[in-house]
Amino acid sequence: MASFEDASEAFLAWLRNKGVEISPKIKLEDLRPKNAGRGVVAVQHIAEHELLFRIPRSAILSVENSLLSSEIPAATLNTLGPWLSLILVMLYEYLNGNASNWSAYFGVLPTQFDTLMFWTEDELAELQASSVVDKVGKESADEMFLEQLVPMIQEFSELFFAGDARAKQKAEEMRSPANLELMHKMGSLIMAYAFDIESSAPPKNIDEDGYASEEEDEALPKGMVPLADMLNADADRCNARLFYENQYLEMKALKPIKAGEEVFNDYGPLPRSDLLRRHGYLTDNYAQYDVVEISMDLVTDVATTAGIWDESRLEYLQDQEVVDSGYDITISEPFTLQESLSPELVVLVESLLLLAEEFDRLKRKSKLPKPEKITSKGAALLHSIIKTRLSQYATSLEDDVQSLEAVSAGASVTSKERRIAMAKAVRIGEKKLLRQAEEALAELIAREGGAPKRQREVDEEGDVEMGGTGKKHRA
Ligand SMILES: C[S@@+](CC[C@H](N)C(=O)[O-])C[C@H]1O[C@@H](n2cnc3c(N)ncnc32)[C@H](O)[C@@H]1O
Repeated sequence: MASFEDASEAFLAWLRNKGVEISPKIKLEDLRPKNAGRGVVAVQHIAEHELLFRIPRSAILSVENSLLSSEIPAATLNTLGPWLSLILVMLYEYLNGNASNWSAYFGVLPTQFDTLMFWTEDELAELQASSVVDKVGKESADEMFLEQLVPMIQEFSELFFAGDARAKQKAEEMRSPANLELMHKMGSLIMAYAFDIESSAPPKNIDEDGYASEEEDEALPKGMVPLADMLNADADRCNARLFYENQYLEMKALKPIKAGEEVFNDYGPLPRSDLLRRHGYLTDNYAQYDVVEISMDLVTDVATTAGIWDESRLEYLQDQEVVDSGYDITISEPFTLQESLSPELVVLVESLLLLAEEFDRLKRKSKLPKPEKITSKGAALLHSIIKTRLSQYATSLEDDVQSLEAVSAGASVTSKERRIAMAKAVRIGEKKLLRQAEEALAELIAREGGAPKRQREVDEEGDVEMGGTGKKHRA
């Protein structure tokens, strides 16, 4: 196997060969000492809007560009959807080894991952009650591979393993655990590296602001864009972006970048739990996007214990799109319940607490309690939900904070120790949010709980008025 440096050199030579233009002001850097693989760094000052590199569309590893798509009818490949069809094509190209057009590119793509898909059971257990554990989806991905991908490989085995006398047998062997693992690796590469490739033809449905419709955006094919995917990210430190031109994709600076600074892309406002799930790393800069999820099951349990669970109310709330599988608590600075609690969670809890005639009156008018003000009974129920949620974690916030070692791994830190430290940082973030919500609710109860107040005021339209602090709904 080529050394790290040799693989980088071969990749850069391959890029030049493919017609990729690269500014002399940047270089591909070995960032392994920072546990960040390869990255792109400025070697000279770069001005805002300056071109960093230009990639011909033909260099993208995509379904469209793969030889496989000239052999298998597009309509057949499309039945797999953007995700699975790209996995199929990547498997094909990867298994083709040196014969693939993208072999030098595969030489710099990782084969080992720290994403949650590849964590052991005991490493995942370090995330304790974080809801991210349920989102890993290994079994459902295995099922898709076995039920959709392998049958397609079998159907086209003579093309997939062209020229191999054992083609049929090899296609059958794709069911093996080792090959399923390979499919997961391709899937993980797509999750962490691929771009949604905007077409060179303008989208058909453009709104007044010049954006494609959401449906059109969702249907965008995925593609692996060499070099563009060598950019790391660190939350709001993004300083470059990929622009989609007719023949080329262009990476441009969004702001001036000083010599020595890293060029960062934007992976989106991911909470650290999702950053870990999708990318297998985390930095403190992502803490601002942390969330903790309150599952609907937990709300159901606590409301049932409190004797206020009511299925018929749930039906109405479902129609009103209040019911979800879970509700997020997000960061706010300074922390306020209005900013941080999911408005739907507040509406759900307040609806369950309404007197029957109040609920019926709202229902007749197709209205809901307003989420802006939490009643003292609502606060008590929410407090109980939050306390129960906190108790789902095996250790306390204080224990975790005490034992947290630095997440950024030094040379002596093993991969396992690093994973455990990252898991701890995620669960600390979630527990802090729960603790803040718990304290704010306790304060609210103490403030409003004493005097026997009107439970709620009813406005002139008969709508339930629960205050009016101008609560913002999260996007
Ligand atoms: C699009 S690739 C970027 C190139 C990657 N560093 C490489 O060597 O192939 C995304 C992956 O890079 C790593 N990464 C990105 N940003 C990082 C950062 N700020 N710190 C550590 N690793 C990072 C994560 O493993 C992530 O899944």
